[in-house]
Amino acid sequence: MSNAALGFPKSILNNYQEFNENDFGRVIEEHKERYVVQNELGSFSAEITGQLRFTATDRSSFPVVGDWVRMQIFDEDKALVHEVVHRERALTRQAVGRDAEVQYIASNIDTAFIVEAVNRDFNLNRMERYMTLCYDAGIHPVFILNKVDLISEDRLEEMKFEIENRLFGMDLICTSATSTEGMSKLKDTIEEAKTYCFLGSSGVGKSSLINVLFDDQLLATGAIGDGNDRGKHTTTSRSLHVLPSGGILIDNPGTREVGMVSDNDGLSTTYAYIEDIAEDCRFSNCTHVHEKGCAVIEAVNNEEISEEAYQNYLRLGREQAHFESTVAERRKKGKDLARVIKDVKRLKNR
Ligand SMILES: Nc1nc2c(ncn2[C@@H]2O[C@H](COP(=O)(O)OP(=O)(O)OP(=O)(O)O)[C@@H](O)[C@H]2O)c(=O)[nH]1
Ligand SMILES: [Zn+2]
Repeated sequence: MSNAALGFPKSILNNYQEFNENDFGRVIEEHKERYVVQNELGSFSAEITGQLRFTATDRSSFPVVGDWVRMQIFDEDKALVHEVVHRERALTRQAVGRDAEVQYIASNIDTAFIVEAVNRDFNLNRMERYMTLCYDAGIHPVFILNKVDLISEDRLEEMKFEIENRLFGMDLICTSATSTEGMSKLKDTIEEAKTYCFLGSSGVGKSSLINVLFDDQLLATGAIGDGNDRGKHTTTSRSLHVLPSGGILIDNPGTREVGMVSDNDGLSTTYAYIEDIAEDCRFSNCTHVHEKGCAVIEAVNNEEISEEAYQNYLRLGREQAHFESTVAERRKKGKDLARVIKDVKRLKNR
């Protein structure tokens, strides 16, 4: 598997002129304290160097699936990871129990397929949440409406209409992993050397769709590629595979945990049409909740903006604001703690 097929960004070499492509690899599996890293030369069971462990300022210094790392190969199939050299467009979540710490889940993702099933799962609020999360990260969202074999064509048309009305211009693919309807369209959107992942609630059919994309070869043959971990991937929670058609897929990015943690402008991309209207609000700091002369409220009353979209917009905005205030608080606590430590040191040195 060439580095190019694994999505190698050539720009890495600009910053590391004394190295060559083989000094870099992509993290394809993450285990406890161990990684599998792949490049042109093969795949390697890798650990991080002591140096990286000791200089790490927080958990974000450690590799995650999808990262490009600089490594040193030794023996035939082992490597030491020196540093993460390329991580953008990452999925993150808020760490459990540690307020506001952002944890990386997977990185260098070009497109996320956001899957909902037509039967019980269909929910446009959730869809907007996933979209926002993708826009925040710089990941292109594509909506997949799966299990279309379960409903009539008329009902499907209604749903498409509803989606188009609420999520203007969103890329939408209707599929059935069972009847394989729409699967060729899905396959056609997947490009070589680009990285994809599937997001969506449990049971919507993510694994089933992935199996069809792999022509049902994935589980039968073990991990794709010439890994020394063949067959072990079933025990891995998260892994990266190259599809038969050439795209790269990050499996199982743990979407149930994916939250809304970013302070980037995802919301204003998802709700660009609301923010356009908001330019006409009387007050520039309008919260669009109760103000007189609020153009957004007026548009909701005129049914130019759907009530549901408006409520969801406010809800997601509140969540984001809450997150930002916890981050600010944490930073302050961190500073306070640093001051205490300094004071203690000063006392000791007296
Ligand atoms: N009728 C129908 N059933 C489907 C389709 N796709 C998946 N299923 C079924 O839905 C169930 C859940 O599918 P999975 O592929 O395991 O769903 P998932 O999203 O991977 O679920 P998690 O692994 O829990 O996140 C299985 O029983 C599948 O056979 C479809 O297009 N049509
Ligand atoms: Zn307003």
